[in-house]
Amino acid sequence: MVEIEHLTKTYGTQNAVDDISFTAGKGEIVGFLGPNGAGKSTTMKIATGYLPPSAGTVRVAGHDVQTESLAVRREVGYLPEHNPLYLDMYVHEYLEFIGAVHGLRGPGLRNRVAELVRRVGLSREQNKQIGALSKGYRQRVGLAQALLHDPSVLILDEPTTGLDPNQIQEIRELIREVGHDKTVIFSTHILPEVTALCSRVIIISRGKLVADSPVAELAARAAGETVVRAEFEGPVDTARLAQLPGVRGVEAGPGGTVSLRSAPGTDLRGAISRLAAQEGWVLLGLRQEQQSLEAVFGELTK
Ligand SMILES: Nc1ncnc2c1ncn2[C@@H]1O[C@H](COP(=O)(O)OP(=O)(O)OP(=O)(O)O)[C@@H](O)[C@H]1O
Repeated sequence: MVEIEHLTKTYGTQNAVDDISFTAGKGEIVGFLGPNGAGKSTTMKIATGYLPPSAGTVRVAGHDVQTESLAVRREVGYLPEHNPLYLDMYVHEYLEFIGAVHGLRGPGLRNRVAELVRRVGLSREQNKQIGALSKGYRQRVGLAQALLHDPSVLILDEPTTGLDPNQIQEIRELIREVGHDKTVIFSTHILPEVTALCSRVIIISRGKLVADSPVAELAARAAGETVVRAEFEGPVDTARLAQLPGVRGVEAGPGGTVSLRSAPGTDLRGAISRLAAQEGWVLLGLRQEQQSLEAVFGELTK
């Protein structure tokens, strides 16, 4: 569990993080979104104990990041945005070194490293030097390192940036898997990634929290309106469509296309097809459009 209360971080006169509060519980995968410079990395560095806050508190598994930093480091696995790996170390050697730092020894250490190497998909690369690995494989080493001591909280700063589409899928799968029994907070600029992985999304903009909501709810809430695009064989009487219950607006497009707007959560498709049958209009297609998370994000971070 991660509990952030009134967190503020000031660099000089700039509030990089400005009075942010949120809680993430066990089994939750929380997507942390925000434009460049919003304060995501700063929040994550504070939550992992790498930076002190200017004001406010952060507790990880009940431990305060400032007064109980050793306990926090036991509970948290962290993949920084620019993962500082030792390039001249071998994958195995590096992970054993990290495991030893966490107090693992002997067969326990060797078994744990072998297990992580397998889980993150590094089996074929494990005897290479880190400097010889591609970006995707280095990222996997970073993830293995973050997971090695079996932390209850995982904080990942843009874990899929720079990876190819296959690698992105694999890393997402791994995050989903570990997310069952841990608290995972990860930052990303890829909005579909949030929809694919997260139960919840937190959006910050210029250091302030602008949304904390279930992903589906956010898209619905900010959508404001539901849009149905109907295509008829030829132009139809839009005034008849405008009289349907719940319709807020009707716009005729080229040919027989018409857009109908209604309140969020309403579905006009049944009523449209019944009216078409009644009026003898040939209905070629009906498509309900969800307001995209991109549009919501743009709206909230303007
Ligand atoms: N060490 C520092 N000294 C001064 N200002 C800093 C420092 N680190 C970050 N900042 C500033 O704090 C703000 C928040 O930065 P942060 O890296 O947390 O944003 P971010 O949301 O992670 O951005 P990105 O998506 O680009 O990684 C930015 O304006 C940044 O320039």
